Amino acid sequence: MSGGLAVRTENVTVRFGGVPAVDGLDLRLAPGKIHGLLGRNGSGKSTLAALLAGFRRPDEGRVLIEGGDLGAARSPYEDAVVTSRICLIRESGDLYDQAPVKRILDYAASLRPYWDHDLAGELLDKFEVPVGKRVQKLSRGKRSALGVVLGMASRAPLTIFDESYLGMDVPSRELFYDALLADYAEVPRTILLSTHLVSEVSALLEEVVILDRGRLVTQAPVDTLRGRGASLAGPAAAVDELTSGLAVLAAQRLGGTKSVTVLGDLDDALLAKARSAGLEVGPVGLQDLFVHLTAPALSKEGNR
Ligand SMILES: Nc1ncnc2c1ncn2[C@@H]1O[C@H](COP(=O)(O)OP(=O)(O)OP(=O)(O)O)[C@@H](O)[C@H]1O
Repeated sequence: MSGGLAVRTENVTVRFGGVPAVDGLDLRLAPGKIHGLLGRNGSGKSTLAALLAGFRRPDEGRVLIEGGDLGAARSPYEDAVVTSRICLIRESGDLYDQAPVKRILDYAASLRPYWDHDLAGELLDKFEVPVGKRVQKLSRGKRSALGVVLGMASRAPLTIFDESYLGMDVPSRELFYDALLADYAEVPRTILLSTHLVSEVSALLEEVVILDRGRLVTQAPVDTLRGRGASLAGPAAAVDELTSGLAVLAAQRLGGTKSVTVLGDLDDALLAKARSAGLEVGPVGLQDLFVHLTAPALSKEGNR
């Protein structure tokens, strides 16, 4: 195992009927990290995931995959060696409905150079996926779980989950997040999680890419994004006084207590004042930031 592949896109555009789904995208994904690909519905996440996996070719620009045993940068499109090292699991599953689960697993094992048979078995047990059943007889949640098993056991140096776990219920998704983190710690690789379940996955992510209408809104380490604002909670009057004049992303009031999320650098004097007033100060929530950065009014102003 290589520790993960790096990804580079250069001015990549894909259009459907003349309308860009991905629009002049310049992106870099560092190897060996868990990246979040966040965006509202229709922002281009699935189109980008398909480009990175070599499922489609850009209309303009280049997609390049490099590192690990591949060495120099190569386009994934129609390159069997590159694509054998990339695993894209989509919500649809791309599974052959008539085949029993067991046959799907054997097929995946034959295609995937880093396939881990034991991990596949452990995960199938964990998610209680019946291996003797045909795929078409599985519930939506079990199909999603099978997709997750295929993605994880592939141990592909670039593994992309495109909202593939949405069909799973909350406890199963929690199991997935825990299993992914544990396995990633054991076998580091480049993982891209495309999702709009921002709050759920935020603890997993090291880097975040936010798309809006096919364009890059921002790309940054999670900690840098969280440092773009702060959350303040405590007595409502003190919160109001300290945050007047700041851009408030979200506010919640419960009796005399208020909690707000504000954007912008909070200087040390203000933070000291907040703490001495008994307020709890924390980083900004990724979800609040995501909602703010992809809000339609701001996007129209070109606030990217
Ligand atoms: N095969 C296609 N034919 C026509 N338009 C398409 C096709 N695939 C995607 N689009 C359009 O491209 C845009 C981006 O779609 P895409 O599926 O990449 O977004 P997404 O962020 O994955 O959305 P969601 O979160 O809803 O799955 C949308 O406007 C969508 O309607």
